[in-house]
Amino acid sequence: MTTLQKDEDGFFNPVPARGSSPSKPEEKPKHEETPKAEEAPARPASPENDLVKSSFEVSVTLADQQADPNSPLFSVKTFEELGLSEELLKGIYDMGFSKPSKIQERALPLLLSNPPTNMIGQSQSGTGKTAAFVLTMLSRIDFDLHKPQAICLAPSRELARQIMSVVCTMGKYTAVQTEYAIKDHLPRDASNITAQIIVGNPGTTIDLIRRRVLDTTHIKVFVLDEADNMLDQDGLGDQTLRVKNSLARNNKSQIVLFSATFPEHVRSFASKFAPNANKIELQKEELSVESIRQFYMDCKDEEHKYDILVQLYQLLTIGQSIIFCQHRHTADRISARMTAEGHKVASLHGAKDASERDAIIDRFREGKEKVLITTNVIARGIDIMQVNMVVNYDLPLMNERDKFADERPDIETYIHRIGECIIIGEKGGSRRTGRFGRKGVSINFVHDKRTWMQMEQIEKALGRKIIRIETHDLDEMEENMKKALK
Ligand SMILES: Nc1ncnc2c1ncn2[C@@H]1O[C@H](COP(=O)(O)OP(=O)(O)OP(=O)(O)O)[C@@H](O)[C@H]1O
Repeated sequence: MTTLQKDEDGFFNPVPARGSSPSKPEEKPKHEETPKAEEAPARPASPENDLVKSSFEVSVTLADQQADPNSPLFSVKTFEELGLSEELLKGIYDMGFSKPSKIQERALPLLLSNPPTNMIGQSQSGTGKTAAFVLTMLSRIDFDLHKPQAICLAPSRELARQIMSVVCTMGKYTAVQTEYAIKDHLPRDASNITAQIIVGNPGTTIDLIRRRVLDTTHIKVFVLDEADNMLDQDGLGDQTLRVKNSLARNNKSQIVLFSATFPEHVRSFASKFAPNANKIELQKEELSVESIRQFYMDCKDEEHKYDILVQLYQLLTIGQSIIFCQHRHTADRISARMTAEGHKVASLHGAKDASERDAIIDRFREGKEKVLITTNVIARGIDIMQVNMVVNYDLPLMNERDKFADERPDIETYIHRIGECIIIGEKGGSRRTGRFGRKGVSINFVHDKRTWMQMEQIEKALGRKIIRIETHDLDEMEENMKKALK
């Protein structure tokens, strides 16, 4: 019998039977060599310190947000009080973090306490969950032991690569060694992984374990980023469970689950997956932040959606934008059409091969491309500083294949998509601090009764107004956008 597995874009594909071999690999393993710590960590200059003149204004803004007890960026603590090593403090301060966010302040003492306790942590997009679990992995490993000790799984290649860059930056004053478990990275005949932190996707990780390239005997921390997505039984849940089951039976790994969303149907599974976990949960009304600017445009039909997107091009390129489509072919089609008409856009989805995907996201991260047309493949966790606009060219649906047609909007995916340009708090952030306090705008395209009703359901679920922008008045549209981005 053929089993169907939901892939990164949300499509269902036949999956090979358990134990069958995956596709061919290419590159050599890479172990990151990192320098040892030498000096005491220096905290970044305070906002009041005019040594950092160029970021004076924005830093003050960040401090304001972190001083607001209602903001998810608020904290009463310093990183020093959280029990981190000197080397890690140096890494954090090098990244320009001066204070922990609320989730970091609340989660880190629980994550780092002994004996290790499991954690299910929820906090809005862009509030610093990655740093919390990366610091946990870096704090728990024994740098003298050259064996895998922490595994972090994420739903997409792009997110795994982003997490790895945080591990390497935060851990740069430690001797940590890292390895990817992503498709086409390790050669087929790779020998035992000796790196301590492994970041990857569940399918490749399970394959490496099965081929005995990845030994899980010494795993102390097992992290799932975007955990609700990773545990979803209609998606990656099965593979993730297989990775967990591969941990030695007597293994007492600390299981750490993080996400901005934990829908009802995965909550009980999450509790079983991470038994006796400390839990940090958001109330329903806290799911999306108050100040996020959400708009919609009432288009006449599919063709009109395209016309409007083209008309928006100037606005899309003020910063950077991500355009989400339901299907890969839509992403390719509109990107080809816009390119032919002289616009500079790129498209990214799960049907492209690994090296192409890496090149596309890297170019986008470097700002070489300003508009990225994509599918749900990068709907979660992507943190690119300049992205200040997200367009839902197609609204996310619970199920994106006709065969399984389900017309309900996918609220969680919507929250994650718009979170990629999310605004936390009223005031803007700085280049240095990225999404952490940054401004952004999301625009939904609706074009018939069905899509309009789907958007209404999203509005109701989030309890936030989605504001109409007239499609015929470009000036007003521009005015609205610029106001929202200010
Ligand atoms: N304490 C801090 N001070 C300043 N900036 C921070 C701090 N913690 C995290 N950031 C920055 O905030 C941005 C968002 O953080 P991160 O990606 O960890 O959020 P997240 O909660 O994991 O988001 P998502 O739910 O989308 O995965 C990043 O650019 C990160 O470098």
